[in-house]
Amino acid sequence: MESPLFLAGFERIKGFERAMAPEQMIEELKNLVDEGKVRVDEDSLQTFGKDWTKIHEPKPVAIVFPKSTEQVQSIVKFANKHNIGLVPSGGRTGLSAGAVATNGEIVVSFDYMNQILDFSPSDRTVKCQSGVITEQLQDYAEQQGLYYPVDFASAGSSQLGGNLSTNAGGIKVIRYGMSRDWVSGLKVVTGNGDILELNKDLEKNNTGYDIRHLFIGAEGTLGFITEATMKLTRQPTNLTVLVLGLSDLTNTMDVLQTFQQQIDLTAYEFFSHQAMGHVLAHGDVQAPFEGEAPYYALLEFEATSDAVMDDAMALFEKCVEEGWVVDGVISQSETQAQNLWRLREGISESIAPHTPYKNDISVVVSKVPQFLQEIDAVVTEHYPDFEIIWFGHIGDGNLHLNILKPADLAKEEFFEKCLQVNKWVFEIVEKYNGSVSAEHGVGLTKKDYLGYTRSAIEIEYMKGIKRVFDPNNIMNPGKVIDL
Ligand SMILES: O=C(O)CC[C@@H](O)C(=O)O
Ligand SMILES: [Zn+2]
Repeated sequence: MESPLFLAGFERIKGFERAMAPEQMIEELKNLVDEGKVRVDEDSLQTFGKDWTKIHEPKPVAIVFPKSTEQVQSIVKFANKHNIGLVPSGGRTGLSAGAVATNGEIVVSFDYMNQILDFSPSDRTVKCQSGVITEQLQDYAEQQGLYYPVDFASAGSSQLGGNLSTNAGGIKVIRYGMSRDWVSGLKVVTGNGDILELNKDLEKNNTGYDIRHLFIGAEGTLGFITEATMKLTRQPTNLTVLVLGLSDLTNTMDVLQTFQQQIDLTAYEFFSHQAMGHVLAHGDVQAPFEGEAPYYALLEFEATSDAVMDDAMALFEKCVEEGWVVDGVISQSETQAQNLWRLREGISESIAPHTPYKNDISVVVSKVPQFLQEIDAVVTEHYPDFEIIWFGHIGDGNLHLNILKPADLAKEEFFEKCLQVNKWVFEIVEKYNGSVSAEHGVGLTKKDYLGYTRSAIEIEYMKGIKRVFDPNNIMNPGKVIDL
């Protein structure tokens, strides 16, 4: 049980050794949860101590698996008593190192808090524990004849608590908004160990500060979300996907505007030819059409009638006539639609073996083409030997910029070079009044760059809020902001 790593973790906890021996503390922790729900074996520490970022070396001291809000509350009180940090862990699909434990913390995994607790057909809401997996919620909604629209490639493993803690967006934001927009109530345990029921699932409740929204996007730094009541909506009709080859990047916005004048899109995504190349090389997915284009746009809409389909065809032809679109394909069945989606949704996984350096930046939609060109010029100049992959939710002004590590370059040297260029990239983000993290959160990886998007005084207010909810800096310490 007492691996060297396990003991080393405790040494890093300021003042802890003086208070209690590690073994004794683990015994005390075990009393707070069900039998077998504290793990200290090396495999568990490595697995639950990190998310998808994989940049940092995990060094938690223990992993604890509560089953109820009350158990989470006892863990938080215990952490305050012993002055030990807690790191929340959901599906561990985060890309900003928001769920990594690098400093002798206890990881609180929500894997066993995965129950759907209640469903109200007339309110169209579903109450979930925060460890419910996104896809589990989507499937449940479908069984009720309804729809949970927040969706992303990691829906099969990401958990609701993590989605809410990063206000996850994904591929349907243009129509349905972010995770925040679907929350009618939250139960949380604050860093003080208080249980708060926020908004009582009400649609209308104008009674002052909406604390619910403070916890959404807070990455567990104010407290942990233990339950969430989520809204559902009607199921979409006949979702149809168009993939268009674009002659130039700036055309992405012309095409978007042309379609939006007549059709409510449920998605508007883009990816470069290089990005698609990785997906095609990685798995058995077909190219959308024979010809090549430097960029592609993926549009999705509800083909509710033949008239809508005719409109879409007419708009496509207009885009071709204007010279914006060089080729295109439209899905004729659900399976075809899913296959076209794979071209976009498979990108992140297909480039993962190349140890990508990730950026997730945004500006208002109208500024996208100019912004993208400026950033592209900077990264191309400074990374002449690196492969640059562009894709993202361009209809929301959100671009994913991935720089791939050349096989013969050491990881440390590669990241060092990427960090040098950050300054120029984020200066452009600042100039355009954009965001250094559009949907992946701040975690550890974007903390040093927060000042490019949030003013110094705003960050001071954020610290003030943190002090109110978590005065001992127990909850996901070191993430988003430092106290
Ligand atoms: O891997 C990335 O950079 C983005 C991942 C995800 O947000 C996506 O849009 O596919
Ligand atoms: Zn994304």
